[in-house]
Amino acid sequence: MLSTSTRLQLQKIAGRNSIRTISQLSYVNPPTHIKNEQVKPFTNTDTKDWDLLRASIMKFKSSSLEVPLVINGERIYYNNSNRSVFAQSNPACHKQVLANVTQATELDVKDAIQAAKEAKSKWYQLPFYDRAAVFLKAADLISTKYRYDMLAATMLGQGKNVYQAEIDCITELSDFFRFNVKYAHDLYNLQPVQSAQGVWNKAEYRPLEGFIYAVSPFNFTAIAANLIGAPALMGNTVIWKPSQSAALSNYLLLTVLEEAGLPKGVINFVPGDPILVTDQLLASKEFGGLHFTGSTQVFKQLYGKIQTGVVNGLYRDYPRIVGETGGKNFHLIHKSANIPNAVFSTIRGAFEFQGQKCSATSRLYIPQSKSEEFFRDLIGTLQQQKVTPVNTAASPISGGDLHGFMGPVIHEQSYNKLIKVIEEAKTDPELEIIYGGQYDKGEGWFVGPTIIKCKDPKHKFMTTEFFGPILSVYEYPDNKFSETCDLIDQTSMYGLTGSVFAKDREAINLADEKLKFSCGNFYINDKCTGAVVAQQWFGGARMSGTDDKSGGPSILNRFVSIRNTKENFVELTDFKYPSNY
Ligand SMILES: NC(=O)c1ccc[n+]([C@@H]2O[C@H](COP(=O)([O-])OP(=O)(O)OC[C@H]3O[C@@H](n4cnc5c(N)ncnc54)[C@H](O)[C@@H]3O)[C@@H](O)[C@H]2O)c1
Ligand SMILES: N[C@@H](CCC=O)C(=O)O
Repeated sequence: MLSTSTRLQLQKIAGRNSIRTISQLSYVNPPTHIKNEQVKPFTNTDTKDWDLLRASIMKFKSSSLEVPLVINGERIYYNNSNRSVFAQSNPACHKQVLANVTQATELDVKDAIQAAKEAKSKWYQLPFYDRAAVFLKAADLISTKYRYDMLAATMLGQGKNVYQAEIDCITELSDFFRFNVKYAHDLYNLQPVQSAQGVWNKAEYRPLEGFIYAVSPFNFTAIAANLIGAPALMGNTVIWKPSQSAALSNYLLLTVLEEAGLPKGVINFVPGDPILVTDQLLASKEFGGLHFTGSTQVFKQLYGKIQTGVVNGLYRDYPRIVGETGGKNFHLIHKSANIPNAVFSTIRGAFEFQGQKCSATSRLYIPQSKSEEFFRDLIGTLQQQKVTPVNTAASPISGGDLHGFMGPVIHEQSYNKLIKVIEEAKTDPELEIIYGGQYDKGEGWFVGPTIIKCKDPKHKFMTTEFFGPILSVYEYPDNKFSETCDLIDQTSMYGLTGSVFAKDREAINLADEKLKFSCGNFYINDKCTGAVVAQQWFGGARMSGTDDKSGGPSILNRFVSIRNTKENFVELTDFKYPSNY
């Protein structure tokens, strides 16, 4: 038994020497109870949950929050400075400003690069378990103390109903933080399986050199969390450009991470003009990798800029590029399908969160013999359930109807783009709007669920991502199921998600085989949205992204650079090989 003074002395030494601390902790395992966070159902009878949620919603609605830049832990506000400000408004009630978001200048971006550089070595030299603890604690804070605030910020700012907010900013977000810890631990434990006699081989998972640039989309708070969290957990420092339309929830997330112990400078928050911020960061020698989620068009631009930087010798390394982008996801209905299941799954897949998921169902293939029954049921359900909030004050958020199924689209640009699509469909003889087509911007950016039949299966409505509640449909001859699989595979440049609905196993197998490269997430008798961390690893190939699979183990590999060490215990006594004698 060590005396107290010896123990204190040893603790002091350990505190001074991080290498020693790492070695002392190398057998610590992450908690064994890591499992998916449960979705709170928010039924009518969950009155306490509703009361707490309403209180948080009222808090954010009653005054606009000042959202600063956060560089090296320091808050920087636009007031009394030359910085401009962006007003993030409530998409369900556009006159209501939720947050005044300070916009970064070129100088701020430079400061963020410096902050990320200075914070780096201390952060990656921390034992993994200390870095992991920050994210585990943040997950617990989000699923308990800040649950209602996170929900309210995501519902108000990003136009979600409570269920969509729950599966995003609570369950998926905390799942990302917790499962990444488990996956990182597993990765660090992956070591060379062979060491010859007298040799010890080791793999060391170093962070990348330089900083990671994380660019997040508006539509998932959880995605933003993973864009910053995955690289940071692996010892990288991050410069984060959030979407202007998600600044409120994203800033709240950063404050939770800080409360959980995130050191200064590890994640630097720089909202601002996307091109100004990006160009400045990509021009830096310190740029080590991109972690992006957003549209294919923007990702291609960034990819091009990085390639040019590489060719021009701008960077120290080949920067890692990890990007998840758009989709034109399909539901393929076979004549043997259970129609009610296909109908309800399609309503959810196409219209939940107003179709603003990269995974949303946006093209549907139905056998001619089943089309009438399918759409009679689907349209009947939409009408009966009053799924359309257009022209009513009963939007899920602004009018106080928090139980609604659909809400607004994110902003005016999106609204304008979608109504242009609807107007085009009204005049194109190749297209027929069989349901919906309404929109209203009186109070918020509301576009109703809309279904459009296409005569030509290669019409641009079958290939273009609209990112709204618009479903394009093609009726195929019943005896052309196999050809329809080929058609699906060849129609769009994307490869994100897709589903087949059938009871017939031969049909399922055929689709499974023929659609192997058409999507990165394939569903059988289920909607093509709603991947769950650690259960369905998420991401697509082709023009949908680099398919590094968020929510799975492989993505963490992209944020480390392995150093292999061979230590030799047997000293040489001669230079000649046996064959030289
Ligand atoms: N595959 C996935 O996992 C996934 C997940 C969510 C969203 N998405 C895709 O994201 C898109 C919707 O999100 P969005 O509207 O926020 O996308 P977006 O591409 O407009 O914006 C994404 C991010 O890029 C930034 N950005 C925009 N223009 C830029 C430019 N020229 N240079 C640098 N940065 C720029 C934005 O400010 C934002 O932070 C859809 O295409 C959707 O499919 C994909
Ligand atoms: N991972 C989510 C989609 C995120 C894209 O926006 C899903 O599977 O529905």
